[in-house]
Amino acid sequence: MATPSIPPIQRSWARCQARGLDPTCAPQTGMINLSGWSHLQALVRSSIEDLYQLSDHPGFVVVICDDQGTIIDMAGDSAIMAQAQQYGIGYGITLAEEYAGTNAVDLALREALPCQTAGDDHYCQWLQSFALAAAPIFSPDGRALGALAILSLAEERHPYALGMVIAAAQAFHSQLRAERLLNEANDQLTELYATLDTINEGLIFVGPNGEIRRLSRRVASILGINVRSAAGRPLTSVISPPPAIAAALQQLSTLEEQEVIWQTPTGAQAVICGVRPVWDRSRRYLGSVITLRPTESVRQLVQQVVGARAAFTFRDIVGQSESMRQAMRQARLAAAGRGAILLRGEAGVGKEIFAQAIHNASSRAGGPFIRVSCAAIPRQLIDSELFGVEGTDRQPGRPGKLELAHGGVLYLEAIDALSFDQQTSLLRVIEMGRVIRTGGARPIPVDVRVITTGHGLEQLVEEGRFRADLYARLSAFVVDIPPLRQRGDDIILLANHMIRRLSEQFGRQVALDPDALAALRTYPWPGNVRELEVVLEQMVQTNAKSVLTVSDLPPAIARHTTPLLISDSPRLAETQELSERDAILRAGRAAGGRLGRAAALLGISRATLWRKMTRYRISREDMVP
Ligand SMILES: Nc1ncnc2c1ncn2[C@@H]1O[C@H](COP(=O)(O)OP(=O)(O)OP(=O)(O)O)[C@@H](O)[C@H]1O
Repeated sequence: MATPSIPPIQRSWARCQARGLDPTCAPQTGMINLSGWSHLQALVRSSIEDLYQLSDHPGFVVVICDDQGTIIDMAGDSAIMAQAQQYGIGYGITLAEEYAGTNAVDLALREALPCQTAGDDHYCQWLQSFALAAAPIFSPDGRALGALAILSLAEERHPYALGMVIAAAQAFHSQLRAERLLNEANDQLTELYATLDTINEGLIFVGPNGEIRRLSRRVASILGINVRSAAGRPLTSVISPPPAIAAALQQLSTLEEQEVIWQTPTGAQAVICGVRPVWDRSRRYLGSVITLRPTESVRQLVQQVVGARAAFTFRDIVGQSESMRQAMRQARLAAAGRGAILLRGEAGVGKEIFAQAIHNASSRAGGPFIRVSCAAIPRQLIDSELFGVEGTDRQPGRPGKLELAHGGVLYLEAIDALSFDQQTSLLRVIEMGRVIRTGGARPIPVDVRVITTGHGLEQLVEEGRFRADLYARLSAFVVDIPPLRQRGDDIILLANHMIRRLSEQFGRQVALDPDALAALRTYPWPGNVRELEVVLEQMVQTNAKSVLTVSDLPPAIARHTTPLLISDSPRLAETQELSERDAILRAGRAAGGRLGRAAALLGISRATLWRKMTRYRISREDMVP
C-alpha cells in the first residue's frame, strides 16, 4: 500500500497503522450527536440543496456529519447515492478515523481546516472509489458543530468541490452568527419590553414622524387609551398631547418631569410627564420617549420622603386627671367618627399630640398625616400651600397639602390666620371633596379629614371675621384640651415621664426630689406642657447632678413657690391668685409686652387680661422683659 505524501494524511495513516485498523474492514455505524443540530440540519440542507441546484456538474452528493464524523444527512446525485450505498455509506455511518481510516471529514474535524482526500488517500478500501472534500462548520462561539462534505467518484472529482464546501461552510457559519445576533437582540427586546411593562411609569416612544413606535401597557391605565390599536398610529390621532409635550416633541427638546394635563377619554387627567429625545451615534434623531407617572404615585412618594406619618398614639399621652380623661374621651369619640375635628386649648397643651393620636386611632391610620401651620406661612402663600398651583406652559404645576393629605388627615394649625377668601376655598373643598388648584379650573377629588386648631374662633365668628358655616363644618367634633395648671398631679406624672426620657437621651440617671416636684406642681405653667418640657431639658442639660432640687429650678419657678413653702397653712384662694399673677407676668414677658399675644398665650381674651391686670395691679411696664 503506497503512503500518501500530504503531511496531515500521512499522520492519519500512521495513526491507523499504529492502531492496527484493518483496511478491508466494513463501514461502521456511529453514535449520532444531534445536540444543537435539530434546527440547524434543516438550515444546512436547504442551503446544500441550493448549492446542488446551482452546480453545472451534478455528479456529487453533499454529506453532513456531526461533530464526531457520523453522517446525519446526505443529498444529491442519485447515481452516486446508489454507489455509495453499495459500499455501505449512508445515514448513521461514522467517518471517524478509528473506524473509517483516513478521510477528509475526519481530518477537517481533527485539524479544524478544510481538507480533500481521494482514492488511495483513503486508508479503508470502502472509501477508495470516492473523493471527499470537507470543511468544518463552526458555531458562532468557534466550536466545531460538524462537517460539510462533497462526495464524488474518485475518477470524476469535482474541480471546485473544496471551494464549494469552504464557501458553504462559511456562509453557514455567518448565517448562524446572524441568527445568534438576532436571537440575542430579540431576547434583549423581550426583556426590555417585559421590564417596561412592569415599571410603574408609562412610556411612549414616538418616532421621528410623530408615530407611536412603542408604548408600555401602563400607558393604558394612565391615559385610558387602547395600547394595541394605538401602536403605529400618529400620536395626535390617538390622544392630543398637552402643549408642553407637543412643543418638546416638535422642537426635539428635553422636557424635565412636570405635571401636565392630558385630555383623556375619561376627562382631564393630571400626569407627571417628561420628554427625552433619542439620537443615534451619528446624531440622527430616532424619536422621543415620553414618560408618564400618575400624580398619585408621586404623591405617595412625597409622603414617604417628607415622612407624613403620625408618630403618637393615645398611649403616649400622659395624664390621669379628670380634665384630661374628659379630653381623651372626646378625642376617642372623634377618632371613631368621620367629620372634621376642632382641637381647643392654649399653646403647648398638646394639641398636635392629640391630633396624631386621633389620626392613628382612626380608620385613616394608614394614610398620610400632613401638618400645616397657617400662622407660619405668609398669608399670600397659604393658597398655593393648601390648594396647590395649576401648571401652565411655562410653569409646572404642584399639588397642595390638601391633595397630599388625600386618604389621610390634614392637621391645620392656627386656622384663624386664613383670609376670608381662603376660608371660602377651604369650605368648598370640605363640602365638595374636590380641590381646585390656584390658577386652575379642574376639580381634583380629595378625601381628607381635617383637624384644626385656632385662636378665639368663636369670637371671630361673632365678629363676622370667620365664616360661621366653615366653623360649623370644622367643629363637627370638639376636643377641649385643658391647660396644664388645671391637671393637678398630671404635672408630676408628666415631669417624671419627661425626666425618664431625658435620662435616656443624655445617657445618665436623673431624678427630681419631692420639693422640686411640689414646686413644679404649683407653678401655673402659662406655656403649658411645652414650657415644662423646655424647663426640664435645660435643667438636665446645665446640671450634672443626678437628683435635681428646688435650687436647680429656674428662679422664676423657685421664687414662685416661696410663699407656699414658708406659709404654714396657705389659703387656696391666695395661692391661686399668686399663681395667676405670676402666669400673667410671665406670659406678658414672653409676649414682649404685647397684650394680644399675652392673652393668646394665656388662652383668655384681651378684655379678661385687662381686668386681671387691673386686679393684680400689673402695669404694662411690668411686662417688658
Ligand atoms: N399629655 C402629654 N403627654 C406627653 N407629652 C406631651 C403631652 N402633651 C404635650 N406633650 C408634649 O409637649 C410638647 C408640645 O405639645 P404639642 O406640640 O402637641 O402642643 P400644641 O398644643 O400643639 O402646641 P401649639 O399650640 O404651640 O402648637 C410636645 O413635645 C408634646 O410631645
